[in-house]
Amino acid sequence: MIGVSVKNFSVAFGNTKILENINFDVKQGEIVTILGPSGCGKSTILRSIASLHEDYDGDIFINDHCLINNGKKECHKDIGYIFQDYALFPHLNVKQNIEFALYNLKSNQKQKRVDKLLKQFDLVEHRNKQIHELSGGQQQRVSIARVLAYEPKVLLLDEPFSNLDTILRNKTKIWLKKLIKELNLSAILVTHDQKEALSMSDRIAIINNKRVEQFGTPQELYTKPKSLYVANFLNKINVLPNLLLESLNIKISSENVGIIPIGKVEVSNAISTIKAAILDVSFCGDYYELNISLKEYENMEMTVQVKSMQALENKKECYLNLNNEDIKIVRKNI
Ligand SMILES: Nc1ncnc2c1ncn2[C@@H]1O[C@H](COP(=O)(O)OP(=O)(O)OP(=O)(O)O)[C@@H](O)[C@H]1O
Repeated sequence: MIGVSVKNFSVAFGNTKILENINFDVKQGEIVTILGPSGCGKSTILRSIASLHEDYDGDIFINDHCLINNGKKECHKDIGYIFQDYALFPHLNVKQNIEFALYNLKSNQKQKRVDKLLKQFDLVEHRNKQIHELSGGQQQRVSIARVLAYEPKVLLLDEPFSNLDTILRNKTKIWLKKLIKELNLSAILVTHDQKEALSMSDRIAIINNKRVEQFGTPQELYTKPKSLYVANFLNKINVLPNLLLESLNIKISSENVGIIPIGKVEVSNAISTIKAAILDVSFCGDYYELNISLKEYENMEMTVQVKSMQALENKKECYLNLNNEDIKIVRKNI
């Protein structure tokens, strides 16, 4: 069943169009990520779904219920919104924050639900603490518990991990994904972090130039990007010179480009037809990244990866090998 459906959705601020004809849907139990650069309109989409922004064209459906009724836009109570800065009430303690939205429950029902959430979110020992006495991760758990207290069917997550350190972020991602699946929620995650989008999502909508450029599973977008923009957004790639493609018997039209992920370029000191000068070497932990230039192709620069520098130590040059099956042809623009 569809949880959220966004249809022909457009937004303008004054004379400036921000989003144009956006379409996507989120099924129950599904996490859809809206991915795009800063300022492309991701939060505006979330805010509109939560009825915090109402000046838009198009339709938004929550569980088949349109947010516009008789020309009036309505707020939907099934929506939980988790803000980037958690938006907790600083004058209330943890328990009071969680029970805030439960004013219409009887006292014993309220108590039961809050106790369950405190346990579920590992916050029992912090129940009487003020918000400033909690770590970032604990504050984030309170913000999610507060939203889940009123049992929403749709969860909107606006950069929910951005204030957490790497270790806590990875733990929280796994925990939150499991929770969304267990509760069968429809979740929309907003991020500009590609890795986060790939690992968290069932489907991803990539926004470019006001529109959804591609909408599909992480695997589809990663292995079959439609455009150079999508490929660049999800992976580190090199655009190959046309002359080089021709030498590999790959023909492309003027609307397309040939690309290869940086990890798929074989680099060695064994002589081959593609000679490159090494301009820079960066140590990246498990591998090295080399910035190289291709003399025979107008000194075009590329980035490549090597596991070890042993064979290339003190070398100023190297040679590349490209396999045709690793080269993808994508559109320059959509
Ligand atoms: N109330 C407003 N009035 C005028 N312009 C606005 C308003 N809200 C947002 N904008 C503009 O709309 C554009 C989209 O903003 P939005 O916050 O949706 O982007 P975003 O993709 O979520 O960005 P970020 O990743 O930086 O949070 C931006 O250029 C922003 O300046």
